[in-house]
Amino acid sequence: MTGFRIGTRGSPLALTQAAMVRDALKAAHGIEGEIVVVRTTGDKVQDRPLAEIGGKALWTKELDRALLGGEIDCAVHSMKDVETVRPEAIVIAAMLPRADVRDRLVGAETLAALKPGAVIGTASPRRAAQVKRHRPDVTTVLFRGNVDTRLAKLAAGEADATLLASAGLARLGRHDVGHAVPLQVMLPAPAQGAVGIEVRAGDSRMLGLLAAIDHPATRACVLAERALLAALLADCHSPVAALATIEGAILTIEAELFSEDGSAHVHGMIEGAPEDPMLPAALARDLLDRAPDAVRALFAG
Ligand SMILES: NCc1[nH]cc(CCC(=O)O)c1CC(=O)O
Repeated sequence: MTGFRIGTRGSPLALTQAAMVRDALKAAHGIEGEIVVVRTTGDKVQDRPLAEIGGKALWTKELDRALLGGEIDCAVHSMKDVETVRPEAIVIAAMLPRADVRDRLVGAETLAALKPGAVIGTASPRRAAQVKRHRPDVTTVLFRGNVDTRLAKLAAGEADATLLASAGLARLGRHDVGHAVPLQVMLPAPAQGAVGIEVRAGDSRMLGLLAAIDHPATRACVLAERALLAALLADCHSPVAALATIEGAILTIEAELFSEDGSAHVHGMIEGAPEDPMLPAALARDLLDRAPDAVRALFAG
């Protein structure tokens, strides 16, 4: 059988994730895919908050084009960076088993241990709001770039601490960097820790190959978190945290929305059947109904 091309961004984390997909496909089918690097808008602009660059699809647009143009046969993404609304001609064919979903604090053992008035480097409105909720005295500075760039900025003293996804650190072999923040203190971003693989909607060969490496529980949870985001009309720049889990035949979604400075927030939880498409929308409605004004203003238009 002929091979296939696996499209990915060129960051060390993206390349590692693409290699995980290539290895899983080789183990399942004995076919070795070729990794093709595609440079995305998000990779080119490093000095501004992503929310300011405007336009969406910062990490996906060029990979979408390469996929639809037949230059690649699948595209590997951190699901956290994939918009909730995707082109009709592209489908998520598989997700790898989810990694540790927590954030890790680098530069202090706990949020409580940060020195008074500490400066946190982050580009994430969610992380900024969550930290300020627990520590109203801290301020944030913009930290962008890949994991190594952010760690270098921290080492150079541009901030006292930073937060990074445990999943990304672990995949880069840096399990020991920082300290995991408990889920009770910080819920993760929707889809954090999940790697997804997209293909052309009509490509039955790639759909078949990828079905063999899909992790259904991860897919159900991540799709529920994405549906919640969509129902909130939110995106990865919105201060929203969400985590779905499956136990037995019950899917539980927990979520929290914040005001920009974290001083206002609303928390909610819902459980039901994993395949119930109304579950995320029902949680979104409940959260928006109960949200303080400073939170509601940031969501649902
Ligand atoms: N927004 C960047 C991004 N996208 C995915 C990950 C980490 C891996 C993951 O969550 O799957 C990261 C870095 C981070 O947040 O520390």
